[in-house]
Amino acid sequence: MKKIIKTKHAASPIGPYNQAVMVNGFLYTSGQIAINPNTGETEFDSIEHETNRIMKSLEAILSKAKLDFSHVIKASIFISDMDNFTKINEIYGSYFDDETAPARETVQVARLPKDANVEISLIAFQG
Ligand SMILES: CC(=[NH2+])C(=O)[O-]
Repeated sequence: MKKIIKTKHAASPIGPYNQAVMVNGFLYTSGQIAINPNTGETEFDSIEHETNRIMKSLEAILSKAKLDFSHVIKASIFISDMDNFTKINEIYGSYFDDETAPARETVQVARLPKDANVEISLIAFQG
């Protein structure tokens, strides 16, 4: 059965989608960009801050589903400039234990919603 996950501690969707959907113990998050959930404003001050803002939103979504980063099995990272790869890795990596970090792909794309520099989505498993 499909359950919609919503939290006010992560950015509201900016289109026709939900923050996350849970199905059969799997949580699928939408791609998160750096929007402050309290103000609705984008936070693109630095790539480090942007990545951290995203991870905080993802943490809030996981938490709403009674999960945490240890449950994440797959991540997708979309970036506007591969030159930011190292800086994004540093922030992203601080949320995971190296030994149990999820599978992942990182791709550079031509453009992201709101002209963000990074967007991250996750798949987590409850089991
Ligand atoms: C930001 C996002 N997830 C979207 O689909 O526009």
